[in-house]
Amino acid sequence: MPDIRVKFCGLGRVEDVAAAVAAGAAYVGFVFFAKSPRHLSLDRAAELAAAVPPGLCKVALTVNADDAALDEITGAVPLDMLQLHGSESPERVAAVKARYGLPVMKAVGVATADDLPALEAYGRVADQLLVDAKPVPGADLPGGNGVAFDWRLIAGRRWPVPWMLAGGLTPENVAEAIRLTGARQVDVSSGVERARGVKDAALIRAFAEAAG
Ligand SMILES: O=C(O)c1ccccc1N[C@@H]1O[C@H](COP(=O)(O)O)[C@@H](O)[C@H]1O
Repeated sequence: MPDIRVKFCGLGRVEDVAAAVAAGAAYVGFVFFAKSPRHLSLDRAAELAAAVPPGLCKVALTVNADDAALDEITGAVPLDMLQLHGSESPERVAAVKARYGLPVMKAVGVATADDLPALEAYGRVADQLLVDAKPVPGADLPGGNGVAFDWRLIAGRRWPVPWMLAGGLTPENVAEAIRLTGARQVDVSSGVERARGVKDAALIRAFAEAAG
C-alpha cells in the first residue's frame, strides 16, 4: 500500500474496481450525476459496491443532489462517504452530514487565489476537502474534466481536515503535483481512462505506482 492514499473515481465496471483494489486504492468513487459519462444506475452501483473489499472507502459523488436523490442512493448502495461536488453551501454540507451520518467530502474548485477562502469555510463543516480544478465557464461537468489548476496556489497550505488533490492528475504528473502541493491524498478520474468514461487497468496501476 503506497504512503499516498489514492482515490480512483468514476469506476463503471467490476473489472475497474478489481484494478483499483489491486493497485492499492484507499477510496473508490461512484458517480451519480446524469450528465456525466461515468454516471451509474443504482443497480450497477450496488453491484460495484459489492465487489469492493472491506476496508476501502466507497464514495458516492453527487452534484447538488436533494434529499430525495440522496435517500435513494444511500438506500440502495452501501457507502462510506458522500462527495458533494456542486455548489452546496456550508449549511447544506452540515445538513447532509447530519441526515445521513456519513462523512462528507466537499469539493472546492480552484482557479485563482480568490478561490482559496472557500476552503477555509468548508473546512469548518466538512470531514474532508477535495481541492479540484475549477471548471471553465460553460463546462458541462463541474469536475471530471481532466483539467489541472496551478498547484503552486496551494503549496504549503493546510486545512483543519484531511484533503485530497484532484483535477487533471495523470500517471505522468501526479508525482510532481504531490511534490509541489504536499498532498497526502490524490483523486483521479480522466487520467486513468483510455476513452472518456472508460477506465484502463494499466493506467490505474501506473498512476498508483507514480503516486506512491
Ligand atoms: O468524474 C465525473 O464525471 C465528475 C462529474 C461531476 C463532478 C465531478 C466529477 N469527477 C471528479 O472530478 C475530479 C477531477 O477529475 P479528473 O481527474 O480531472 O477527471 C475528481 O475528483 C473526480 O472525482
